[in-house]
Amino acid sequence: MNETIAFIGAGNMARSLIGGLIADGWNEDALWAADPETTQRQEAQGRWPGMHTTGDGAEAVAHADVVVLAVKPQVLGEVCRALAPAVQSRRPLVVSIAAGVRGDDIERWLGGTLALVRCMPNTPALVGSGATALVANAHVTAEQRDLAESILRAVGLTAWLEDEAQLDAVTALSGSGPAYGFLLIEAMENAGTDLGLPRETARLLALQTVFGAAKLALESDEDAATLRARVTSRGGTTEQALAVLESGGLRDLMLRAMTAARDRSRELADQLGRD
Ligand SMILES: NC(=O)C1=CN([C@@H]2O[C@H](COP(=O)(O)OP(=O)(O)OC[C@H]3O[C@@H](n4cnc5c(N)ncnc54)[C@H](O)[C@@H]3O)[C@@H](O)[C@H]2O)C=CC1
Ligand SMILES: O=C(O)[C@@H]1CCC=N1
Repeated sequence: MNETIAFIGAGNMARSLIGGLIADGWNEDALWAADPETTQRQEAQGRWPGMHTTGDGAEAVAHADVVVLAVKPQVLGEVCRALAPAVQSRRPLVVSIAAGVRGDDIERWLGGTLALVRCMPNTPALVGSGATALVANAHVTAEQRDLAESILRAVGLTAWLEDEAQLDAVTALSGSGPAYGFLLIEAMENAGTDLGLPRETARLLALQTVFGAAKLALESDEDAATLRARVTSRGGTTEQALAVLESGGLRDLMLRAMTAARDRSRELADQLGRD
């Protein structure tokens, strides 16, 4: 018998989490998805016929031990205010996956103190290879921590943080990070094509190389710098390529990119918190 989880919003991230939970053996009957869009509900219901769907978030909350807030940050305030009576009467664990919305604001919109876990997943959750950082407020019990972790672990790796402010850096690293990986893949594919390879061959080689490097690093006891050194023969080809990347300032560029993402996450939280 599983705890009942209500997803508020049945979009991309909610569906990845639901897919992961079901693949992990979670009972479909213990899952609810609330979304005002009929097409989103139909998509979820078509994939998981045993799950409950509704257009009314309060109906889903009324059954829930855990409420997962999976709507866009810009509508979260309005969504929470509408759900406040149902949440205050049921008092479930609330898990927010929204980027750049502070826990204090979510509790305020939901009408007062609640057990709340904020987390930052990423889209590889869709294929069970997500990375999620979580942070719990002072009202979350040890059992509720385990429950929140089991939901996110169903779609990949999890890591707990002590300080909510660190979620802005996590958003810059692993939340937005899949896009950096995709950009690298695009750039390698395009360069390979410019150097004379057929596009499809360049695409597959770029994809498998980035995937293989991450898999090797994950499964190795050695750090990335050591693994990089092993590819880099003295006087060879990699040395030439890395010299171009280093002198072009790749490390500094990454720091600037992630600082910009971190700052935007803070700015969003400040803006949305005034709501
Ligand atoms: N896409 C990403 O890479 C990541 C997204 N997130 C967070 O996940 C959250 C959801 O993002 P996505 O799934 O990508 O968005 P999405 O747009 O695919 O899904 C949001 C869903 O919320 C529904 N919705 C709108 N108003 C609603 C209401 N009143 N009640 C219930 N549902 C309502 C929409 O119809 C839509 O189906 C966002 O807060 C985002 O910050 C977090 C990490 C990564
Ligand atoms: O770009 C964004 O704002 C969201 C948060 C992390 C990934 N996508």
